[in-house]
Amino acid sequence: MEQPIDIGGPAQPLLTISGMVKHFPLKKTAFGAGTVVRAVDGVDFQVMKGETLGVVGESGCGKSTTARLLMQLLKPTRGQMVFDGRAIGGRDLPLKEFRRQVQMVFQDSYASLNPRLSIEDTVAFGPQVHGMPRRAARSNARDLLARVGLPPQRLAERYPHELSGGQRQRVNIARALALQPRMVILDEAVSALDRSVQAQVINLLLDLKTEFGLTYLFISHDLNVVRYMSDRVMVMYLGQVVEIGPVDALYAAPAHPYTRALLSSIPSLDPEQRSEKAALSGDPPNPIDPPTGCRFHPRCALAAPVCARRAPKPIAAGAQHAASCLVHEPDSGHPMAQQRRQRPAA
Ligand SMILES: Nc1ncnc2c1ncn2[C@@H]1O[C@H](COP(=O)(O)OP(=O)(O)OP(=O)(O)O)[C@@H](O)[C@H]1O
Repeated sequence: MEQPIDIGGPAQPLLTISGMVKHFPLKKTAFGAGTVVRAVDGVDFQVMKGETLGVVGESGCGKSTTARLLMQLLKPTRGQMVFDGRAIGGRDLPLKEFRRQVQMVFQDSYASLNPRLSIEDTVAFGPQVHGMPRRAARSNARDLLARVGLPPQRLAERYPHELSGGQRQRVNIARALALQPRMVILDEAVSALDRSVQAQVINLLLDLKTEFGLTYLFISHDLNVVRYMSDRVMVMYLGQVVEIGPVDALYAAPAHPYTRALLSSIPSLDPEQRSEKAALSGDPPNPIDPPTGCRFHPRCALAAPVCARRAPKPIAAGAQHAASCLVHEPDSGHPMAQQRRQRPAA
């Protein structure tokens, strides 16, 4: 599913993920010994330099596990990751250096901060660990706090509990930027904020991206926010990527039935559109025992018997756009799939 993207020049991958799998072993379950949760189950994608790649999917589809794997906070069961042409974790790109270049902002702004550190010390901490003298790190922290809209003369000495949720998330953003990263993973980073604060933080993130030449992986369950933020969007279902493509193409003409159902769940102000919605029914199946064939088939309006037997492959659905659905796979045996023209017998 690796797709190039036109972002105003020849697109180059910053991060390449291949065959990524994360199975969490479970101790005791009704499924018996050796049971695993297939949180991420064979994921391939690239994040291009300078883009925002949005990641969407229902709760439990593996978005956060993917983010934690990328950050090397979890050890993959299988799979490779290459950052800017270098394998991560070896001599090529030591983990400490990778961790400087890729930062993460989480949803819970409070839990992410040390309650005993002032916000100035919070932002200064990372650069000090990486060798910056204390005075320089504090001065850098004050500049960054000002840049994210937190006046340092008033707020630098405050502690996390003295700030609002929006202010705390600005601290987390300043802290992420303090190490001059090339990429920031934003895992539901604006989801807990009130709408008006959310809009301000989103616009701040967009400005910072341009100013610092950042690449974002933007995970959110809010499809409107993802549309506003992203250049491309990746749709996950039960630990797999089912569709990836440029944001406008994917929202205008989703190629996977799951993406269509997901997008149709966006609340509309138009009552006529509301009545036409084909809502997504039921919950995703258990990732301990995912359905055979196409994992979406039990909930899919287009499911045919073959969908329970055959796992779909990614198929081009347009420029830089691909979806894994047997409807698009010639000769898949799905009644809606095109058949390849038979060669005339000699
Ligand atoms: N440490 C763990 N041990 C066992 N199962 C786990 C663990 N972490 C995550 N999971 C399971 O892996 C699956 C994917 O979880 P993940 O948090 O990645 O999904 P998500 O798409 O980020 O969901 P949400 O939007 O709710 O955060 C879920 O079924 C989850 O319960």
